[in-house]
Amino acid sequence: MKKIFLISGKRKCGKDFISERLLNRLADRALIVRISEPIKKEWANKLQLDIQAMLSDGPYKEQYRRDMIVWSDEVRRRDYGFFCRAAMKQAPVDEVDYVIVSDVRRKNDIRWFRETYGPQMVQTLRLTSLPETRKARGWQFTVGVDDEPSECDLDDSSFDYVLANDKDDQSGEQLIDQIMAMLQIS
Ligand SMILES: Nc1ncnc2c1ncn2[C@@H]1O[C@H](COP(=O)(O)OP(=O)(O)OP(=O)(O)O)[C@@H](O)[C@H]1O
Repeated sequence: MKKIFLISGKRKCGKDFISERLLNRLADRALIVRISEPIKKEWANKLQLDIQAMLSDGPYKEQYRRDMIVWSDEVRRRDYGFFCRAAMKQAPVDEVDYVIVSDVRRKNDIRWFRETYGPQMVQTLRLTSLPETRKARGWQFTVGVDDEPSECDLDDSSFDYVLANDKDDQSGEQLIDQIMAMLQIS
C-alpha cells in the first residue's frame, strides 16, 4: 500500500460517484474501503435487519440512519478508531497500491488513519458541491442528519486537496484526470 486517499464531502457531493470512477481508472491497483460498511453490518446484526436492504439505497437506509448514528457515536466514544480499523481489516489492502476511503466524516477518522499509517501515507480530498447541485441530485436538508456531527464535524477542517464537483460529468473522465494530476498518480 503506497497511499490512502481519504475522501469526504457532504451528502450528494459525489463521494461514491468519484470514488467508483477513480477505482475504474486505477483498476486492480486500488480498492475502495467504506467506513460505513462495518457500521451498517454491526448495526444490522444488532437489530437483525436485512443487511442487503441496509446496504442498498432502499427505504431502510433513511429510516435507520438516525438511530444508527446515535449508536455508532457511542461506540466511537469508547474507541474512535473502531470502525476505521474494522473497515480496513475487512479489505485486502496489502494487495493494492492505493486505498480509496470513500466516506470519511469525522476528524477522528482522519486522526486514526494518520496515527495508524503515518501522515506521509495519507492524503485528504474534500469534495464540495453547491446546495443547488446537491438538491438536483436528490438531497433535502434533514434535521437530525444534516445538522449532526456526521455531516458537520469536518466543516472547519483543512484538507490536502479540495475539489468542486458541480459540473455534470456522467463519465467522470475530466474529474478523474483532474484528481489524478492533483494526487500525483501516474
Ligand atoms: N460530476 C457528476 N456528474 C454527474 N452526476 C454526478 C456527479 N457527481 C455526482 N453525481 C450523481 O449525484 C448523485 C449523488 O452522488 P453520490 O451518491 O456519489 O454522493 P455521496 O456524496 O456519496 O452521497 P451520500 O453521502 O448521500 O451517500 C449520484 O446519483 C451520482 O451519480
